[in-house]
Amino acid sequence: MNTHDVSQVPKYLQVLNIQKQNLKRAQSFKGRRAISKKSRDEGLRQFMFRQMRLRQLMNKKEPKSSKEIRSSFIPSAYAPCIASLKELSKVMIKDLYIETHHHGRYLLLRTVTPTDIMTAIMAIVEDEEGRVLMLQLYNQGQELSRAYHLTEGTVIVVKEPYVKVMADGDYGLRVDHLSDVRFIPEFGSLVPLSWRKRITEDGDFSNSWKMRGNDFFNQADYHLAIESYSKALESSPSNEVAITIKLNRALSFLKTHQFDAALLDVEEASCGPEPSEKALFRKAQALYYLQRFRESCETNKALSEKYPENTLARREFERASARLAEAGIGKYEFKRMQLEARKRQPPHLDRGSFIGPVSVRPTKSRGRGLFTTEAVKAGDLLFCEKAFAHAFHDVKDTTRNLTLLINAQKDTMTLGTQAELIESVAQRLYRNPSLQPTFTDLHHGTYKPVNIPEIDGIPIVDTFLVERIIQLNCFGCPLSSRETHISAMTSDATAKKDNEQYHSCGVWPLASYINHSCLSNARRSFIGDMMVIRATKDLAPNTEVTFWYKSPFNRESEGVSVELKHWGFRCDCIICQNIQKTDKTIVIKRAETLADLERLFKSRKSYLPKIEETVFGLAETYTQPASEVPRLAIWTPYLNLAAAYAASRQPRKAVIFGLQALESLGYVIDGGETPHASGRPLIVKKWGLMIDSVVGCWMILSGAYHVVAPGLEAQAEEYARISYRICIGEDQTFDETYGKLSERLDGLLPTAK
Ligand SMILES: C[S@@+](CC[C@H](N)C(=O)[O-])C[C@H]1O[C@@H](n2cnc3c(N)ncnc32)[C@H](O)[C@@H]1O
Repeated sequence: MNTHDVSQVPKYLQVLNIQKQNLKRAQSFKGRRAISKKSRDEGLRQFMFRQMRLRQLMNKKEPKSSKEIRSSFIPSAYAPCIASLKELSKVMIKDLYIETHHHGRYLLLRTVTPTDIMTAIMAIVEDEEGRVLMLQLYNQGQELSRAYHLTEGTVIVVKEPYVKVMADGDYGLRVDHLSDVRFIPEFGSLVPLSWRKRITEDGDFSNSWKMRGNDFFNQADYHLAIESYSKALESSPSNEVAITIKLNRALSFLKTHQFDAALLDVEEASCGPEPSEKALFRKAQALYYLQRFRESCETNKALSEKYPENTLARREFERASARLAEAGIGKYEFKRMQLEARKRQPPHLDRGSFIGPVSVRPTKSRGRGLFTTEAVKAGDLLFCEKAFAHAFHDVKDTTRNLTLLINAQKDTMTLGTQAELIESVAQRLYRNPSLQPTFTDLHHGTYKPVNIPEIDGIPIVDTFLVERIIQLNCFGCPLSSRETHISAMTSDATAKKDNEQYHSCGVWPLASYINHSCLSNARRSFIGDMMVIRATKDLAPNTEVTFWYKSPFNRESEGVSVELKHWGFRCDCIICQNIQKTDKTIVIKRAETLADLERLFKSRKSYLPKIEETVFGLAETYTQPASEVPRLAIWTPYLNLAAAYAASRQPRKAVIFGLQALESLGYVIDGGETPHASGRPLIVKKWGLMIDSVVGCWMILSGAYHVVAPGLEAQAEEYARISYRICIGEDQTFDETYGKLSERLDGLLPTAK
């Protein structure tokens, strides 16, 4: 939804076709032995040369062209290894076959080069016989090459290895699932003697491992610190020492965002009658980052009561209480959030999710959907959700590459940050398995995932399930909807962008249960990584909430309904049904009239009554009432007429066409016509479709009423405010954005702020 789909763009189609040819060629090698075409020395030399070149380029710090694009290919899905390492037998590089998953086998390897970061983390590895291959680790996190895991000499186990033909025609190991690779610390029992560096062990094993852990921690080498503390715990320390080690390990887990494991350690360390200050503090932190704000609050409260001098605990208590309030009643400081979104890089806001009067339930024919649990009014907040994961692309930052994510099996390509999002979700689930159900429950079509949560105490995350869920549930998003609105409304371009495609994207699990309808009754907006969903109409209890996966605008003049093949269904709403039924001659007439109108509006000499007449001609191509089937193609001409009459100081005409414009979107409005009988209120009896320019339309009406029916000015502005709240997510910035500062009469904004 709103991601940058380039599946039909010719220059990218070329890349897709080359990839398909490569895949076909690779298949012709299937089953041959994976003996590298290069000698060990040649392979190493080339790798190091490439590294040197990259370093030189980086040192030059030349700004990259914003058009620089990396490609990332999604291979055919394969399941993560679900066998225990004990059940696998060792295989050597010389016994591997190309394009083959070596089930029941594992490789023991050691890196012989530093790492290289492309779309994967790469290094050359050798086995115990000294044969080498390129290793490509996907979704492992860029930090991997910096952390202890993958420095030169790191020992690695690859479970059920898969050898593929790489882009340069040589062979390499590709690992997609995080749990298919294990990093073995130098002191691990799997490390062969010949690879082992000498370890001096003191008499008191647990204490010396603990000390080593502390040293690693102080060097910010948290993964090795965790390994050392775990070794210390294996060496049967006393109860007291075990508690200290667990607390230290918990802190290392917190540093590496493994909040589940941190929580487990502190809970075990604080099971006695008197949990320590450190234990309580770390527990509150772990709970906070797992978004368990109530428990975090309670723990912080207990901590503050017991240790009143701990000011940090008090601050943390206040922070968790603020999240709890947001989550409980949906009270947000939206204005501040807008500011934070602009300042933070990436715009990740520290806020809690609020779930309002909605719940997930089965639908008759669309799988699960989201329903209202009570009556709501247009503009009401249904929920405000913090992203489960969010990948941000700063349009102003020309040094960061975009990634072209290519799925040759499904013939789809997106440009942006989806590859980053897949990695970020896989990492989050791997580090915090308690979050898995929230994500894996999302719609994943026909994909059949493995259902084993962990093996050998290590969580299993199926990367291809993550990829599939992201394909079907990910939302492209701007930095903020306010920013998009301002840029749309300050541009004089009359056609507002309603099918915007964004390079940033994210996953919002609750929003993912909302099904599509062109006759939507809810709208999503963004403030940084928070998604705000508001009702666009008054809704009765138990109404299914729907929004647009793709905007239906510009469809009826083309005679085709909205294209939703990517999600595997066709929309059967009344707008789409009507498009299907519309005669071809009418479609052609509409398209021609719209082209005429565009010309007339552009021409400075155009006479407004002539435009009016042409618009009426367009209106005649519709047969059903707009209150039943919105007339999407006529919205912009009516709105432009209203704006043109407002600008030429003909307020009565501006009112007529402003109201017609809204009615074309399905609104039923009472009391808006002029001359206006004093005291009669302006009432929206039925809300229609909501798009950004509806706010401007109400502002045109408000300005026009100021002259011809002053009693309605404030009421029209109130409807503008509600519409703004729906499109932007909040109305705390309405006055700043529109306010009385605007001297324009045509509904556009004077300046971008
Ligand atoms: C993001 S999920 C929405 C939630 C989904 N219904 C579920 O059960 O989890 C998208 C999928 O929902 C279904 N869907 C959404 N809107 C639909 C519609 N208007 N008609 C039929 N199926 C729809 C399609 O299967 C689509 O791939």
